[in-house]
This record gives sequence, C-alpha cells and structure tokens, in this order.
Amino acid sequence: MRTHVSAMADDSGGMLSWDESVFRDEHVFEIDYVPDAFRHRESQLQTLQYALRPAVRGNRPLNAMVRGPPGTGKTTAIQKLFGELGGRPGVRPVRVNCQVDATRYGVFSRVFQSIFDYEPPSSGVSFKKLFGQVADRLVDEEEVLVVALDDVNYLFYENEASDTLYSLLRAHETHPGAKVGVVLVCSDTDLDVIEALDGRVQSVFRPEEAYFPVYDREEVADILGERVRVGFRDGALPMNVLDRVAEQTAEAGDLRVGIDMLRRAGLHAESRASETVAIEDVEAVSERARNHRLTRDIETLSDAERELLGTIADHDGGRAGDVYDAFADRTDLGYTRYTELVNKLDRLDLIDARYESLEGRGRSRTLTLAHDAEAVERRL
Ligand SMILES: Nc1ncnc2c1ncn2[C@@H]1O[C@H](COP(=O)(O)OP(=O)(O)OP(=O)(O)O)[C@@H](O)[C@H]1O
Repeated sequence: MRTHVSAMADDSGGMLSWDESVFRDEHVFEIDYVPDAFRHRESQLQTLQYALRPAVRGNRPLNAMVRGPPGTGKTTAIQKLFGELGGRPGVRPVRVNCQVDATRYGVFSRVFQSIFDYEPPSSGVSFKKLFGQVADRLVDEEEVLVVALDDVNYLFYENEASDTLYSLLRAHETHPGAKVGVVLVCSDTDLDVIEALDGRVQSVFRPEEAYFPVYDREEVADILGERVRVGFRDGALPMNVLDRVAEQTAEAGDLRVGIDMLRRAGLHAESRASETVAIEDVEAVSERARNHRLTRDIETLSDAERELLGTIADHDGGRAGDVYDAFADRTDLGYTRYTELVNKLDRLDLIDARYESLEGRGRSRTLTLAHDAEAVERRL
C-alpha cells in the first residue's frame, strides 16, 4: 500500500518519498523510446513497405523519400520498418542520423559499423577503401543494403548530400552485384531535395514519396492519451490535463513538445508532492516544453555556429556585414565560411536572414533572431 501523499508531504517537508511517483514507466517519455502503438501513419507505412518489399526477396528496393515537419513520426516509421526488416535474412537496414554523421565518410562509417560490428578509424582509411570493404561484403553475403539517411537536410547543409547519394546509388556500377536502396528523411520543408541535388544524382534518383503532415488535435490527443496510459499510473493524469497538453502540442505542430510537456508536468506534480498532475503543472512547464526544439537545435551546433548565434543575439537585426565584423573579432573565419554558417542558422529557423535594398547601394541582408533573445542566450 502506498502512504497517503499529504502524510508523506508532512513527514518529508513537501516531497514525495523517492520511490513514490506519478509515473508507471517514465522511460516512455524519453527520446530513445520507440512506442508499441504507432497510429495515424498507415498510408505512409504502406508506401514505404511497397518501396522496400523487393529487398526481402533479395532484390534492390525502390528508393524512397520521407518528408514532413519535425515531430511528425518520420524517424519512428523508419525504426518500425527497419526493426521488421532487420529480422529478415539477406537484408541489412541501417539508419544513419545525419545530424551526427553529416559527411559521406561518416555515413559509410555507420554502414561499415553495422556490417562489421566495429567502427572504422575516423581517419587514415580512404573513402574508397571503406566503400570497397562494405560493397565486397554485401556481394559476398548476398545482402541487400537499405540505408535511411535520417535528417538528410544536415548533409545538404554540409554540402555532402550529392556525393553521398551518388556513391550509394551507383554502388552497383562500381561494385557489380551490390544491391543498395536509399530512403531519404527530410524535416526541412523549405528544402527542395531533388532540386538541391547535382544533375548526375537527379538523373538516377526517382524516389517513392511519403509525406508526413502535422497531426491534428484529435490525433495528438489520441497518441498522447496512449502514452499517458502506458507511462502514468491510473488516474494520475486526468482527461482535462491531457486536453490542455494536446491543445498546446497541436499549436506547436511537433509531437515532441507534448511528450516533453507530459513528462515535465509529471515531475512538477511530484515536486509539489501531488499524486495527480493538474493544469497548474502544465502551465508551469509549458514554456520550457515549447522551447524543446530550440534546446535540441542549439545543442547540435558546432562551436563556430554557437559563436555566430551569440554574435547575432548581440546585434539582433544588424546588417550581415556589420555582424561579420563583430564575428571576425571573435573567430578567425573568413567571409565565405561566415555566409555558409549564416545560411545554416537560417535554415534551422534559428535566425531570419532577409534581403533589404539599400538606397542606391545594392542589397544587403539583415540578421534577426527567430526566437526570444533571452531564451537563445540561456541555451548557448
Ligand atoms: N503516430 C505516433 N504514435 C506514437 N508516437 C508517435 C507517433 N508519431 C510520433 N511519435 C512520437 O513523437 C516523437 C517524435 O517522432 P519522430 O522522432 O518519429 O518525429 P520526426 O518526424 O522524425 O521528427 P524530426 O524530423 O524532428 O526528426 C517520438 O517520441 C515518437 O515516439
């Protein structure tokens, strides 16, 4: 029997005891959790199954492209399908997170690691050799390789996308008998993937497309309701609270906001020694949860990118040339690299880089933070 909470609160100065919790299984709110139930994505899964089916018969699958805004289930769909494919003999599905591995060498290192069970050296081995070993093994073992390039937009930002795809898509020419299929997963809805590829890649890449739209409010409530059922104790998160979270999540358009909000609201309820989560807990955590993506995006930036974001925060709304002067004082990077970094921050929606015409002096860009400066600076 659990002790009544108010008694616990009195005994321990307003805290639940360490082993008391509103959660049944807190892990279901963590980022690496793959849910058992995956609803409202039936047609997208069907399209992808259709494309990948030849692989289980030992043939090259159709290439595919998965598109849609962040937090709409793209990665989860791949994890589900690849989980199933991985159990089939003769198929090797590999999902590469391009946010982490944003170069051709990085992508092939992941594939190598999946095949050989150890990581290749990060330098000293040529790409050609790495590729050769992967391809030879695929041919010897008669395995079909299916590579998902998740968050492939990062390969584009680093200008590595065309080379990577070229190598994968033409593997059968350089290594006869190699069978490779590619699934691109892109969360940058402003990026026209096909258009952004080199002509030599465009001519061989005609993917099947699966689009993942933002979930509507009912879908969000249904999905989050299931998460609550698995993750919270019975009755610990009432319906009205779920509705409030669903409403805010649908507004944000990213399911991750809701999952994060549920977890934080649960922790907040615990911190005030309550066995149930209330609207006030949601209110208390909602700003942090809504900025979840901002936190994640800033975490993935390189030192130079952070430095630039900090410089823009200090010169919010400034002209690109002026911001560069300030940036150059802090780093030794040249203007070309600076422009690349500006473009990347713009694409990540961390800043808005807009052209303005200067009377009689051509055009210049102004750089403005896309988020509240304080929220950005707190995360840098
Ligand atoms: N239909 C669904 N049912 C249950 N959980 C879901 C569903 N769709 C998404 N999720 C959950 O929402 C979160 C975000 O999903 P996911 O990572 O698949 O999104 P994504 O579209 O790949 O996002 P990004 O583009 O930012 O990588 C995950 O925790 C995932 O478990």
